[in-house]
Amino acid sequence: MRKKIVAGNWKMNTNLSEADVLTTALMKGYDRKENTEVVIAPPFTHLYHLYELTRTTNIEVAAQNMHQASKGAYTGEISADMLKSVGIKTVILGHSERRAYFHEGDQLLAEKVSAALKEEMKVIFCFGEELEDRQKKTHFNLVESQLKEGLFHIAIDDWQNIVLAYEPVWAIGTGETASPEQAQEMHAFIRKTIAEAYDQTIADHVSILYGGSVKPANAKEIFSKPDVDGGLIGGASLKAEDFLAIIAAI
Ligand SMILES: O=C(CO)COP(=O)(O)O
Repeated sequence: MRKKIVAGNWKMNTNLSEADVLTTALMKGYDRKENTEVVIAPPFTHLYHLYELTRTTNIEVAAQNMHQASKGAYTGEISADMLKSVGIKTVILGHSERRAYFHEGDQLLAEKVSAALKEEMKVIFCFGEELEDRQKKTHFNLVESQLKEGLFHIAIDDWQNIVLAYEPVWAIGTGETASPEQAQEMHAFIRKTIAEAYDQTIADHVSILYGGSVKPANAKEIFSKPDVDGGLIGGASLKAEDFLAIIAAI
């Protein structure tokens, strides 16, 4: 049975005290659900504090990025080893904002994925097409290529540490969501692509999250689709009430 996951990507939002208040509210409101994982990904500066705060709960704290090298002269960067040293075992890689604003391409992401897996971290690997790709009807090709170039170098055993997040760029922060049917269609395609490159068992076991303007009002319908195993939530993860409502919808 695939794990259901609701993950909150806080992006560059919250100072430490706001992060503390938000996490405390989540801890109070979260009723543990069988086979469901809740993840929050705050900014780097809050990781250790929130890891300590949530230590005895079922809320997992993740990083939003990491560098591919283990250490060295890379001013401003953070390595997998550093994340692990403050209790962090999960990292988001390949987010469209990293791809667009920080020019992270498939090759670099492949290196980051390898570096994270080597340190036995879990990776939430993000990908998704731009509006233009969908209009040109090249969105399936694009997604296939993002998976092949950034992820399909990993070994079969590594898949147990991979969660996928399909995030169509045109739906991120825009209020526009992919319809549940569009999400299902792409998630089924992703599973088929994995089955062809690896095998059906791996495709059947990997959790695939949908991300892009998921809100309490639309979460249930999106999550009801058979190949959608949860969500990666941006804006709505910054309000405890909304995030809890989305978790309740899984
Ligand atoms: O980018 C996202 C999560 O990583 C989605 O953001 P929004 O939920 O704000 O559209």
